[in-house]
Amino acid sequence: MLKLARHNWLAIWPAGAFRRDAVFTRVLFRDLVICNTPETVHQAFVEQHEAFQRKSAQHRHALIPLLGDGLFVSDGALWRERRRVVAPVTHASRLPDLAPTITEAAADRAAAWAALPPGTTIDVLAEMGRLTAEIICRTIFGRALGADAAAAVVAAFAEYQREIGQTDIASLLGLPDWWPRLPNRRARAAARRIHAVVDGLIAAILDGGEGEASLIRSMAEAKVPGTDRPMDRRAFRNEAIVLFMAGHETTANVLAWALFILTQDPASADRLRAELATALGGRPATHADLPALPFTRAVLEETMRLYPPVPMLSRQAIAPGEIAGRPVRRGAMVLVAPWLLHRNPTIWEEPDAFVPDRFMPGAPRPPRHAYIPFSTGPRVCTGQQLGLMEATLCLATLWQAVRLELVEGTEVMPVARLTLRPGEALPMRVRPA
Ligand code: HEM
Repeated sequence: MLKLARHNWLAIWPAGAFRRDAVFTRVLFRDLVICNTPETVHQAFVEQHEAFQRKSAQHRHALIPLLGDGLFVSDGALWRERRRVVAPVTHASRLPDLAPTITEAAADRAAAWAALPPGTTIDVLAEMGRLTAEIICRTIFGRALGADAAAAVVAAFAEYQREIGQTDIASLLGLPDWWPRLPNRRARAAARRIHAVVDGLIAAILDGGEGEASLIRSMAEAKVPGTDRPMDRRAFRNEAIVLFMAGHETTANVLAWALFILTQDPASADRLRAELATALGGRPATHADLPALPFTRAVLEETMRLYPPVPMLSRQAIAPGEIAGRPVRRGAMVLVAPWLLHRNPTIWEEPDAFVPDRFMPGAPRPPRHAYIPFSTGPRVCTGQQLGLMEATLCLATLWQAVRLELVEGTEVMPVARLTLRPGEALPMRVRPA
């Protein structure tokens, strides 16, 4: 079971798990609680945030060599402090300034696809990875960031992800955090490469005087709460890497899954094409177009229901608590799996069907805490609005440029590492629009 979970933990759930409200079990020497209803999610992530705010030992051990004390893996006072500096830089009010980078990158990719000889095969998963990496790099470090620097960061990230294990057996055995884990030399080397590139980029921005807008500049203008000084350089690096990690593969996976689903659902594909023809008439989508793209957005929201980019949210109880009337001991692992919750048949009608109409304006919104692709509670994704905008502008721009066909015989299987991917590649043939 652990071996299977390490390879792809999506494969371990029996069909009945999707309708359970909460599961209490023990894996090796650790208590495990899975919350699978809006009520239990609310109890774990909102009501008892203080007790269950710490990321699981697995996540921390996998990510700390890369993120240091970045807010994604920190908790308590430090997490609160960092969150107050980082969250505002991607606030909804900043989206109009951040959108042109996205429009530009999506339009370039769309033009490159349209120029391919008809019938060329592309790997849509890799293409979306490159596109969103380029976008997040330019958003964090400024629009003029060179392609080489972006490519170096992306390659080192991919290597880091490959090297870190999914299941940290030492933590499941209940060993304390200070217990030495087997060092993964290659992962640490990849982390050092990322640190070197990012340190260089930050120094160039912060020591370079006046420059263009970027998330780094916005963070530099903010003061550490309760002081009149900005964060130190190491904190900038850690938070820049958090933003890159959190904001890149998630959005890439939503786009790849959406393009895959659209190739399998001609009615939704045509309906999307019709919306885009009316709203955009072939030009790239901009921030001002968003209100005219409700179906594009609904396609993405429904895609994230079926294939939540972060399929499992895991926490470690730092104090005792209670879920569904049962006690949760200190040290227990508390899990919320959008992969299960979003297909729970007691919440969703036809849970496995792709029905974007669920998310069209006027449709009743899902019950609170039933649909949580961006998590929920105080640790909710800070980039939710940016991620949704990015995915919408990219999908709208790319879908108009070409027609895509999944290469015959391709078997698409969801695989979960830190994020949920459609396998290792998504080969599609490009045809004229
Ligand atoms: C469709 C795209 C995205 C999805 C589905 C997504 C989803 C999530 C989820 C589920 C979490 C919580 C993880 C956990 O608790 O274990 C999270 C956290 C976070 N996300 Fe996103 N995200 C997306 C895009 C972005 C973008 C574009 C940014 C910023 C550039 C971003 C920044 C963050 C940060 C900083 C956190 C950590 C928040 C904290 O711990 O306080 N995300 N995201």
